[in-house]
Amino acid sequence: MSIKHPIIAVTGSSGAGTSTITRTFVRIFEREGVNAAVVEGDAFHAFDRAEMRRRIAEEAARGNHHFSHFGPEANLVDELENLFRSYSESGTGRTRHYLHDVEEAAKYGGEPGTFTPWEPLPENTDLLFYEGLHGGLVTETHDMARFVDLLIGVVPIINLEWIQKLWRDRSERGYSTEAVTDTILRRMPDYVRYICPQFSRTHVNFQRIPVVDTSNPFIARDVPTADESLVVIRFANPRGIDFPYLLNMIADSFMSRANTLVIPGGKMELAMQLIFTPFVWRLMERRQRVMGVL
Ligand SMILES: Nc1ncnc2c1ncn2[C@@H]1O[C@H](COP(=O)(O)OP(=O)(O)O)[C@@H](O)[C@H]1O
Ligand SMILES: O=C(COP(=O)(O)O)[C@H](O)[C@H](O)COP(=O)(O)O
Repeated sequence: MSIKHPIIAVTGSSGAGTSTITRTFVRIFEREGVNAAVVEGDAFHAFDRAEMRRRIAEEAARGNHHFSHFGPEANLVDELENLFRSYSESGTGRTRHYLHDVEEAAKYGGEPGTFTPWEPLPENTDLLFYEGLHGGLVTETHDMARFVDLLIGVVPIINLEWIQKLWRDRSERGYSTEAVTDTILRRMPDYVRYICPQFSRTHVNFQRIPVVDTSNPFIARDVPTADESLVVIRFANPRGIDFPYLLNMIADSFMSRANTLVIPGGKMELAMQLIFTPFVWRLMERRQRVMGVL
């Protein structure tokens, strides 16, 4: 953690909605004049698409049918930890982009399934914002969570997460239902071992739950909309959270536990603005104070 160079990380499975949440944070940063260095976790995949497919085949030939992007073996975890450490110490680091599709390839230059070159983070940023699979990863040899000032989990219930991944990977990445299903099955051990434990370390979890039937996610024709869902917002430490204010500002919201707010799905962006804008203010005030600006 760092007063001068804070880190906000949004962590979640592939298809959970971390990119969607990022767009809300970008709007908060723009409105509050925060100069954020935004890092995509996919930049720290260890292999490009072709090599990853070779590795998956090699591992399967050796009897390991669960080699996946969720595990540390398929990611540059040292590099990611070095980024978090370097940024928290000096506001510096480097990142790149993983080009998932032709749209991203056209935006950054390069071929789908490959990486752009490593580039230094912009200078003089106010904070680092990470979105990806491993913002709160802790293993025997690595600990990302200790560098993060605000760790947010994006954790739709699993049937909804699978529907979101199936829909996104089919419509935006050109994969078949069978290919996405194979990925969901292959990554399951790593999901349990490396993704889920992060949500016990987060400061806040957002869990979208559909109020329509998602019993068989593999035949779902569309993603349940925001208005077809509720969001369970769990605060690890409810101290200092102004629940009466949030309940008053968010129509039809209620408390299910002393640290858990439930809101209509369509109010998720408003809830994030109300919850995180004051937090960003506090981060920036602390940073400006320690830099002698305030
Ligand atoms: N809160 C939400 N409400 C409705 N659809 C969502 C929500 N969050 C994510 N989705 C949908 O789920 C899919 C995956 O979301 P995305 O943000 O790309 O996931 P990730 O970046 O975690 O892989 C996208 O098609 C997106 O439109
Ligand atoms: O999905 C993710 C990461 O989660 P997110 O969904 O948040 O990007 C991987 O980057 C792709 O699976 C890469 O694999 P592929 O090269 O097969 O697309």
